[in-house]
Amino acid sequence: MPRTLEGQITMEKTPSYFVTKEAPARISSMSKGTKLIVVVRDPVTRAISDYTQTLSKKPDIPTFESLTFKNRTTGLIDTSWSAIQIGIYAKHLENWLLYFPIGQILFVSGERLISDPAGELGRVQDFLGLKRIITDKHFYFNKTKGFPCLKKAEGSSKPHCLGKTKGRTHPDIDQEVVQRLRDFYRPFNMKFYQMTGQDFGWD
Ligand SMILES: Nc1ncnc2c1ncn2[C@@H]1O[C@H](COP(=O)(O)OS(=O)(=O)O)[C@@H](OP(=O)(O)O)[C@H]1O
Repeated sequence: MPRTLEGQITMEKTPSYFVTKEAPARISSMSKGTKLIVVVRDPVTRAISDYTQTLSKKPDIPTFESLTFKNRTTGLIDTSWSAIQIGIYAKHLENWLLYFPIGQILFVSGERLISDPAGELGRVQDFLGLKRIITDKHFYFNKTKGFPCLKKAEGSSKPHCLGKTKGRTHPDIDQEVVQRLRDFYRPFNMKFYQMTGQDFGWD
């Protein structure tokens, strides 16, 4: 990590931190006061998004439906598949709470980041003790992309959307499998809402 001078904030992001067993102890021993931000979305959509990303790199992988189950007949879900495992947020959070108080972690809703990016970034700015510089006026909805984009990128006068790897079309998944996954995640989601004091509305 680079040195942080008075009045500066150093930020680092890696999607796998939240699910890495050793990460909380390591970050805590580096700096106990580190503020943590976690972006979470509906774990079922997250799993499909994860699969879509892998599929784009390896088009020959088995279907989402077949990877989901250890045994399709009994409906036993393969919780060792990382696409499924990562979405068990309550389990991962337990690991972080051994090292950090809940107030030191901000949970950003992936859904609201799309429906109300300025509102969600307002929460981020407040959490970091920053003035609310980024507001509604920085975003517009890009109909072609189907997502909010920045009116002006940093250091440019041109609009900027996230790249092609963000906001891919997901494959159609058997609705029975989706429902089975919804049932699977429900208790973990409830526990996560309880732990964070936030209802993410994933049901
Ligand atoms: N503004 C905007 N534009 C495009 N995409 C947006 C935006 N806001 C949130 N998202 C969602 O971000 C998802 C991709 O993020 P990743 O999971 O790949 O991020 S990371 O790898 O964890 O850093 C991506 O998931 P997919 O839709 O499955 O591609 C998007 O739904």
